Amino acid sequence: MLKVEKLDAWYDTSHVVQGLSFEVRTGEIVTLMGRNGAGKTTTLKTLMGLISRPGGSVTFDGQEILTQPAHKRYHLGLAYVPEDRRIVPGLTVRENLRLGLIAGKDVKHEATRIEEIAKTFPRLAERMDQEGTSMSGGEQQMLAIARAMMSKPRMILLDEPSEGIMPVLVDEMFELFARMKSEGTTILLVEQNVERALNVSDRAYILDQGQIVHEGDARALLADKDIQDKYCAV
Ligand SMILES: Nc1ncnc2c1ncn2[C@@H]1O[C@H](COP(=O)(O)OP(=O)(O)OP(=O)(O)O)[C@@H](O)[C@H]1O
Repeated sequence: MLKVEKLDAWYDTSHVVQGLSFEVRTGEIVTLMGRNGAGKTTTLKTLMGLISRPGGSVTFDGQEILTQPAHKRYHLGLAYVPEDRRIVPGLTVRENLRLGLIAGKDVKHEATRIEEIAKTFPRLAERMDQEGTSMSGGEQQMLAIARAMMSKPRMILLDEPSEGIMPVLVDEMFELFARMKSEGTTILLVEQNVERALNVSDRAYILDQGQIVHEGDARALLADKDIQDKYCAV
């Protein structure tokens, strides 16, 4: 579904993503792991068109997207939840959700889509008219994911969704990812919570200093504490 070949990204002269090649197949959950600063967030931003002048190739369902603007990538069925969530202050949960609809594509299905999302995210259903930013960090993260799901993306990129969230909501969140997968959404996950992430993933790639240093089946990686200690210990 997503094929990344020799991806490069820079901040000025700093070469932070160095020739990454990896793929995410339809229906999979794939985790990108690695220490702080390894280049995970930059990789996701590059996939979404938020880093200028990248190098290499990224195809989504066979179509080159690296040269496409960010909004075109959303139209093709990719969605992204950034680390900082970007819940809009002053807007209710429902109004924040509306922002996830793609203008001209699915706005006419708004009411139905909000109902469907409310079933998947019961915590939000109870809070539709509450201001989004007044919710707990975990609930805001749920809202950010729900908003990205409004346009029914075929694939979603999630950056550190469990960061700073209380454990009970982290449990809910990982259950949610398994459910999203069973309902047909492909997921590329960036997570520091290695054990949780590997438990829901099919495969994983480990990044170190902008390069992939290891890849494998999630179960095998879960059992490989040496690799986890070497590349993922904070
Ligand atoms: N806007 C920026 N300008 C310059 N350098 C940046 C910028 N953002 C990130 N970097 C640098 O790029 C490198 C990769 O950062 P990135 O955020 O992609 O790593 P990460 O693996 O996601 O880490 P973290 O888990 O801390 O978010 C780091 O050395 C970081 O300091």
